Amino acid sequence: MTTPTLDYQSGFRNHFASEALPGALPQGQNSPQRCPYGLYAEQFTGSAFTSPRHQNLRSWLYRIRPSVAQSAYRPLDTARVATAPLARPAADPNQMRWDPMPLPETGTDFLDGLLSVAVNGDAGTQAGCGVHLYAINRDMLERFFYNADGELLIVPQLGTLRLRTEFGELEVASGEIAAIPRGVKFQVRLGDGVDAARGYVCENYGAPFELPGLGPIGANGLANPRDFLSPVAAYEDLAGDFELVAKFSGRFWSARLDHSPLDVVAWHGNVAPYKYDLATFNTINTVSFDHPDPSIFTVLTSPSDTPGMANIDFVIFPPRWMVAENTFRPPYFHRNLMSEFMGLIHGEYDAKAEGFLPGGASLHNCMSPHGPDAETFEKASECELTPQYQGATMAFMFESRYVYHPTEAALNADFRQRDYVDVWAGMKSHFDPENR
Ligand SMILES: O=C(O)Cc1cc(O)ccc1O
Ligand SMILES: [Fe+2]
Repeated sequence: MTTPTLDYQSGFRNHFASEALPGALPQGQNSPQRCPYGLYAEQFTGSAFTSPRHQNLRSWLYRIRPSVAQSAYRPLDTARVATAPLARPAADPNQMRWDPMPLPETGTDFLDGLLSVAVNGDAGTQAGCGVHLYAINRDMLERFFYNADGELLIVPQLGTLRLRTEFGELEVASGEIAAIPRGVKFQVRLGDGVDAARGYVCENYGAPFELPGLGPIGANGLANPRDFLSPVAAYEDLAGDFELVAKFSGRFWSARLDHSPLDVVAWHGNVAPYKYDLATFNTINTVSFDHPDPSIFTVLTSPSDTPGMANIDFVIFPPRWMVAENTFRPPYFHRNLMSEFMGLIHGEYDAKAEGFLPGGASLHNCMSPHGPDAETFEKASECELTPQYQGATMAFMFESRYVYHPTEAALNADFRQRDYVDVWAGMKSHFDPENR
């Protein structure tokens, strides 16, 4: 059976309103004495009540049962998923790279298939993030999940996901991203005809992602607000034995429910899951010379308390024309105050001739030198500078002011490339004081 195409509401953080039954949303107020259809009203906040208006996030959910209708929470095993700060912090200045995480051979759903690669900051003080990989081949069926430690930015690399959330459903293909606000209950299923899926998750402990300011770019460009899509209300009135897994303060917890938690018949407000197709990014780059800093490709930013120093920037390296004259066109050699975790969704990345694969990852921590590999440097220093279309590519970066601590699982993974630094082993001296 194929599932019907989904409807969405467009706009970044709009004040949306959606009802799956006509008249289910109370008019003119949030909390009437009795809600239409005998629903319960429940407020869901994405910010403090007193956050400034432009950062204030809240939605009202009208549901069959309030969320308190569940059992007590019991702790669950959390072996594969880590939270900052780690018990034995292991920040490491070595440049690191990983091959794609292998797909599972036994039945593995989204929660079982998560593996933490690196974490930074401190979830308890709402700073930093956890970076996880997932590789899955099974739907979540009788279980649901929410994350009290952070917002989840999901970056599928392989296989479409169907995210069934309290706010409605989203279908997210490779090349798209989805954000699930902190605390939203959801379930991950594989898209129609998909046997296995793989991707990346940024668990953002800090301020929710927002669109970056555009400054002199003007009123349009980069990720345009109308390309962000939120679901329409959709509910199920299902009795049964269900599990709700919560990630709270670095641990997983489990509660039981006798009904599906996806029982929201109507909702309105400005905090909701959304998805975004990276192909709609309006890419801006140089048309004269030199290689602009990658901040020009920022899709979303989670600000920290220091202006300009992001908790996390989500940056992409999308298909684009390369036209810079008299310029070394690939990413330059650099040492960055910010720490860089990168992944590749498809194609090739222009700083690396080989070895950085779709589904793979790299980590270049604060001030650790990196840049093009030796082969890329040699080629890009010699090639003819005609306009070139860099078509087949989509890399991304979670760039953070906080140093990433790789997890033991990531350090010891079979799929870690232990010889990564050798990509720079062949850097020759071209220095010749006699020849300018
Ligand atoms: O290191 C990287 O590959 C990411 C990156 C890309 C770029 O074009 C400039 C700076 C930078 O950190
Ligand atoms: Fe970099």
